[in-house]
Order: sequence, then C-alpha cells, then structure tokens
Amino acid sequence: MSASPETSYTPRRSVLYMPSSNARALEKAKTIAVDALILDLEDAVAPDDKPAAREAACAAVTSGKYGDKELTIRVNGIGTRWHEEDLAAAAKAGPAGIVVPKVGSADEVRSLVAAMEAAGAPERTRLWAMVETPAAIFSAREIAQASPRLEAFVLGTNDLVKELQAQHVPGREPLLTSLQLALLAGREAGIAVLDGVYNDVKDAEGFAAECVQGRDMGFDGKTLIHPGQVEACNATFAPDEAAVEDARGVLQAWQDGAGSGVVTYQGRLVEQLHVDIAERVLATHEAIVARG
Ligand SMILES: CC(C)(COP(=O)(O)OP(=O)(O)OC[C@H]1O[C@@H](n2cnc3c(N)ncnc32)[C@H](O)[C@@H]1OP(=O)(O)O)[C@@H](O)C(=O)NCCC(=O)NCCSC(=O)C[C@H](O)C(=O)O
Ligand SMILES: [Mg+2]
Repeated sequence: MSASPETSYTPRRSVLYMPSSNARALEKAKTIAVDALILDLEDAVAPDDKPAAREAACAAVTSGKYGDKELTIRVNGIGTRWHEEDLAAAAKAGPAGIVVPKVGSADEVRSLVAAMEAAGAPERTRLWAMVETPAAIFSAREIAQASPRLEAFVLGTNDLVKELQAQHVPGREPLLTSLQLALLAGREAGIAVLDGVYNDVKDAEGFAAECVQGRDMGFDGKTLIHPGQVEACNATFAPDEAAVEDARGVLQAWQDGAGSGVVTYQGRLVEQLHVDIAERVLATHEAIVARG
C-alpha cells in the first residue's frame, strides 16, 4: 500500500551549512548526498570575504549544478551592514529558501517577506527563520504564523547555548525547553523544523546519539557542518524497513476493516490517527526513494 496522494513530504533529513567563501566546499557539495544546502554568508565567512561569498552563493544557486538538492542562502542578520545587500542579491538569485539568522519577532518576518518581494524573489523562494535567541523562543508561535512564505524554523543551538549562558552537554538538557517550544510552534503552524548542528566533527558516536534524539523529538532533519555527518543523519531521519512494513500493514488492516472506527494490527489498536501516522511514514519513505 502507498500513502494517499494528499500526503506530501519534502525530504530535509540532512541540511549542510557550507561557507560560501570556500570554493572547494562549493564544488564538493555538488557530490554530497545531502537533502539541502545552506550556502552561508554569516558566521562561517570573514568580513572581508563577504562580498565575494555573496556572489559565489548566488552563482551556485543559478548554476543548475546541484541536482535536486534544495539550495538556500543564509544572509547576514537584520541590522548588520551586509543584510540588505545579501537579501536583495539572494532574492534575485531565487534559491529554494533564504535563511535569516536571529529572527526575533513576527514583525521581522513580515518585513523580511516584504523586502524579498520588493527585490523580486520568485514565488518558489521561501523564508527559513533561525530560532536562536530567547526572543525567538518566547515569540515562536507568532513568528511561525506570521507569513505563508515562512517555510521552516532552523534551530541555532550554538547561539542558544551562548544566549542562555549554558553548556553543550550530552543529552542537551539545558536546551530541551527551547527545542520543544520551537517544535510546538512549528508543528502548530505546519512548517518544517530543523535541529541544530553538532560541533565535534570527529565524534561520530555523540553525533549519532544527537540525531536519534532529534528524530525522536520530532524534527524533520538536522543541520550539519561537515560532509562526514551526512550518511548517519540521512539514515536516522529516514523510516527504516521495519517502520515502512509496519506502516503498510496498518494501512492494509484499516482498509480490510472497511469503515469500522477501530481495528487491530498485530494485536495493536489502530484508529484514524494511527492511519495518519502510517501515511506520513510512507509519504516520507516514498519521497526519499524518489530522491534516489
Ligand atoms: C569544520 C570545517 C572547518 C572543517 O573543514 P576541513 O578541515 O576542510 O574538513 P576536512 O578536511 O575534513 O574536509 C574534507 C573535504 O570536505 C569538504 N568540506 C568540509 N566541510 C564542508 C562543508 N561544510 N560543505 C561542503 N564541503 C565541505 C572540504 O572542502 C574537503 O574537500 P576536499 O578537499 O575536496 O576533499 C568545515 O567542515 C566547515 O567549514 N564547516 C562548515 C562551518 C559552518 O558553515 N559554520 C557555520 C554554521 S554552524 C552555526 O553556527 C549554526 C547556528 O547559527 C548556530 O548558532 O548554531
Ligand atoms: Mg547562530
């Protein structure tokens, strides 16, 4: 059985940041099996390199050489000396998304969308808002619902740790309230929600544990900083074979029960909500298979 046609899903299991000032990384990214790229103009780019990085990011977007990866550009934050020029250039290049750091209110979202539209952003270019400050957490609900052009929340866990004066610890206890509030707001608004990065590119075990935690909390996928993190991330955020088989079984049992409000599958209760979950699992699986 397959998912119903109205269930749609865009794979965003793995979303890799890369400094747009790094020509080698821009080239390498074409061959990395990532669902989406964030071509960074902000933290990963030194001030003197920002104009050239902006040009390189826009050229990458218009090159058509990144296959079916979603390409996004992260501009410098509101109020910085690069922000307006970054936003206008990115809007003209027309990536899938423009990622804006440290968005703090619904008004900022509306202003960003107005600026994107004034710069001629095509309809396909959506806004991805970074949630990485206390203001964003407290206003997450209003921010998530501020514009139909807002497509995703991207958690900035490095900035959150800084702002909270917290520590990076295994299990991320100091961040859980913030992560969950962002997820609640994002899910209520029906937008994607992407987990933050794992800084230690050599710690495969710690990274794998954080992927599992993010998936189990409900994130669509995780932002990454190194190609070595992609494979484990893709595997964790994709339903495995057992989950796909189980989803098919649930849908079959529901169909066989034809119209009863409740059936069982392998001894488990199945109601409409379990059917909805099974359809989402299959839609996710089919979109990932289609991606190849
Ligand atoms: C962390 C790195 C600086 C490490 O770089 P490097 O020492 O070059 O790594 P390797 O030698 O292991 O690289 C092997 C090859 O892979 C390419 N590479 C490396 N990283 C990337 C990447 N991110 N995208 C594409 N390609 C990449 C190298 O060029 C090598 O290629 P080749 O020589 O051809 O084999 C580096 O990984 C890096 O710069 N990562 C990204 C850092 C970044 O973007 N940071 C900003 C975002 S994180 C953040 O702040 C989120 C948020 O705002 C928050 O607050 O949390
Ligand atoms: Mg940040």
